[in-house]
Amino acid sequence: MIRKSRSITGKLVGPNTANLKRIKPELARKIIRRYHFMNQRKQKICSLLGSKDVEMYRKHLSFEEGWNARLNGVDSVVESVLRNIGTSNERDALIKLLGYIMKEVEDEMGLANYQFASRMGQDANRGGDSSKILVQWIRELIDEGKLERNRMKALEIGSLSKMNKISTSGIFEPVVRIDLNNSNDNEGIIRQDFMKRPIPTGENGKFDLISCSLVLNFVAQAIDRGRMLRRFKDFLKGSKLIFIVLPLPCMDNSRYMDTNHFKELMEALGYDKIRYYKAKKLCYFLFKGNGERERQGKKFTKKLKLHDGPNMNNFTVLFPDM
Ligand SMILES: C[S@@+](CC[C@H](N)C(=O)[O-])C[C@H]1O[C@@H](n2cnc3c(N)ncnc32)[C@H](O)[C@@H]1O
Repeated sequence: MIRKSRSITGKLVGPNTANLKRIKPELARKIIRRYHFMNQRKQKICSLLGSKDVEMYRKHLSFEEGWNARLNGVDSVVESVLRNIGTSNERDALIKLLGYIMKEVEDEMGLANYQFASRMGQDANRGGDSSKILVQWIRELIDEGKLERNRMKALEIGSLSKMNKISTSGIFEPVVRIDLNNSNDNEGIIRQDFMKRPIPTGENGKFDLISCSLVLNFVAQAIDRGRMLRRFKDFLKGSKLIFIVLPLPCMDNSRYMDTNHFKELMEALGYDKIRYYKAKKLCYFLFKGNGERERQGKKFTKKLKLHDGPNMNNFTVLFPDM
């Protein structure tokens, strides 16, 4: 059965709109922004409520109330409260907001729209998929004799397409593609949370490269980003390469992060930065294992103000206290 649905903006998008080949960039950006906004609000509410575990609020009447409100469409009153959440909100009101948010982010079509919009962002007409930079770098490193010409095994976290360069260049074989959600029914992408992927017991289950393009910024909490980065070591072998792509403002407009701090943080985990490229909207990193053991100073367990300014963001990565 063909399912049709309308996005939050009322436009028809998603996997079952086969004849709809593209959506306008502004709409794609709007869908992506909305999805991230709702996830940020969710995290904020959870931290105000004192638990990250949404499940414990699900049976609450207020949760149901919020859920039902969203079921009936976008509610302008709830939306305005959502934009101004603070400590003054009562517990029941927060739980209601949580229900409202969860209805939207867990909605299959909402998710499909988000992933569809993210894929549109990868469209070749708008700069192409980020892994073409990775492939170019790997070719250079092989030509410079800094990497062996052997086929490398890759893990792509947050994969939205099996047609991206990482999968088609022939450099990486096999490419294991995973994503939290595979609501677009893409073949060849395993629905899996990297944080729950079993740690390989032998070298066979490990990878020469992990690709993490626009994923770290998707992870809502700084400490969970740190956990994700720290987990990479259990999955890497050989040259231990990590390809990371982030929106540029994470590096050049954050109070708590910049390229130098990120480089130091990755060094503390045992990786050297071997390539960096700053594009108009994104920045690209390639790190390589330096053979050193992880060494964590206090420096990365607490937020450190590196810059300040009125329109700066608070993106950062923190390691759990050891
Ligand atoms: C903005 S999309 C980026 C997609 C693509 N890699 C790109 O560069 O355009 C972020 C994706 O990361 C996925 N993701 C976030 N955390 C993840 C995790 N822990 N495990 C697997 N996938 C994850 C999300 O489901 C989402 O599809």
